[in-house]
Amino acid sequence: MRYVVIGAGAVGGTIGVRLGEAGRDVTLVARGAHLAAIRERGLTLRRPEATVTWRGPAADGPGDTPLPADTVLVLTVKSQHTAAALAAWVDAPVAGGGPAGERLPLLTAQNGVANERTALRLFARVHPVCVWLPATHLEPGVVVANGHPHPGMLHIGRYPVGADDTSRAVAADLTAAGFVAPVRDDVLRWKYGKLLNNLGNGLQALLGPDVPEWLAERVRAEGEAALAAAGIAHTTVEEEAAERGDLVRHRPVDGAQRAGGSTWQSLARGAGSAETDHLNGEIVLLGRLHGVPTPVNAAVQAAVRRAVRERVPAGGFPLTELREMLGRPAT
Ligand SMILES: NC(=O)C1=CN([C@@H]2O[C@H](COP(=O)(O)OP(=O)(O)OC[C@H]3O[C@@H](n4cnc5c(N)ncnc54)[C@H](OP(=O)(O)O)[C@@H]3O)[C@@H](O)[C@H]2O)C=CC1
Ligand SMILES: CC(C)(CO)C(=O)C(=O)O
Repeated sequence: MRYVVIGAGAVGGTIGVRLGEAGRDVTLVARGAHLAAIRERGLTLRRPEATVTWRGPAADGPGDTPLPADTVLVLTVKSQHTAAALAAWVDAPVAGGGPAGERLPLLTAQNGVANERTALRLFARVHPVCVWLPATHLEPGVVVANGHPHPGMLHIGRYPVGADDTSRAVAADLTAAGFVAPVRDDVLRWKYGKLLNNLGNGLQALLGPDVPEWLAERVRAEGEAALAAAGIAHTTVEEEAAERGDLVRHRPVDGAQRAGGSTWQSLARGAGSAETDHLNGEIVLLGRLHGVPTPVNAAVQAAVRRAVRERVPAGGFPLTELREMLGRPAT
C-alpha cells in the first residue's frame, strides 16, 4: 500500500516519515511555508533517539495524475480544516477509474469525533484512528516527535463500527513503522475517551501548564455528563493508560521537553484558528442536544476564539478573565 498523508504537521509528519523509513511509499501533503521548506530541505523529524530528514514527494493537492489504486489517504489536518481538505481530494481520479471518494480508504488520524461523519458524506470507506502521539510542529520543515520507546499509539478500526482487512493491513504497516497499532472493533469508544482527555487542550493553550485542577475537573465532569446523557460509551483514563503502559512515554528531544499540546501549538504558531470548537464544542453540542449544562466548556470555546482573534500568546490568557467569563470572579 502507498500512503498520502494530508496535512503533514506534527502527527502527519511523524506518521509519514516513520512509514517512509519503514520502506513504504509515502507522499506528504502540506501547504504554505511548511510545504516550501519540505520541498527545499526535506522534512526534519527530531526524535529522542535520532534526527532524520525525509526527502520524498511533497504536494499541495492531488494533481491530475490518477492515484494508484492501492493508495491509502491519511487525514491529519486539525478538525476545523477537515471539510476543505476532503473537498480537495474527493474527486481525485484513481487508476482504473472512479474518484478517490468511492475507491480509496481514508484514515481520520485526528482528535475529535466529528471528522468521521463529515468524511463519510464524501468517502465510502472511513477508518477512524485514535491518536496518542506526542508531537510538535512550530517551524516550517520541522516536526519534533517526543514519543518513546514507540512514537505513538494508534488504535484503528472501521467507521462506524468493526474492523476489516484494510484496518489490519494498515495496522501492520504502522507496527512495522514502530507504532503501537491495535485494531479495534469499537474504535469510536476509544476516540470518545480521548475526547474527554482533549477537553484540557484549550485550557492549556489559554493558561499554559499550570491549569487549576478545578477547571480541568469541571470540563471533564461536564463531558462525562454529556456523554452519559447521550448514551455514548467511552474508554476510561485507566483503560487507556493500561493499554499504553510504558510503550509510549514523553522523552525530551535535544534536551527540551514537549512545549504544549496541539491546541497550544496553534496559538504558539499564531494560526488563524484552533480546534476547540470541535473538542470542547462537541461536548457543548451534546449538552444542548440532551439537556446537560456545559458552561465551562462553552467558556473555554469562547476564550480560545478570543485568544486566536486577539493573537494572545500561547499560555498568556489571564485566568481572571476566564473566571469572569464563567461568572466566577477572582476572590
Ligand atoms: N500534535 C499532537 O501531539 C497531537 C495531535 N493530535 C490531533 O491530530 C490532528 C492533527 O494535529 P497536528 O498534527 O498537531 O496539527 P498540525 O497543525 O501540526 O498539522 C496539520 C497540518 O495540516 C496543514 N493543513 C491544513 N489544511 C490543509 C490542507 N487543506 N491541505 C494541506 N495541508 C493542510 C496545516 O497547515 P497550516 O499550519 O497552514 O494550517 C498543518 O501543517 C488534530 O486533530 C490534533 O488534535 C492528536 C494527538 C497528538
Ligand atoms: C494528549 C495530547 C494533549 C498530547 O499528546 C493531545 O492529544 C494533543 O496534543 O492534542
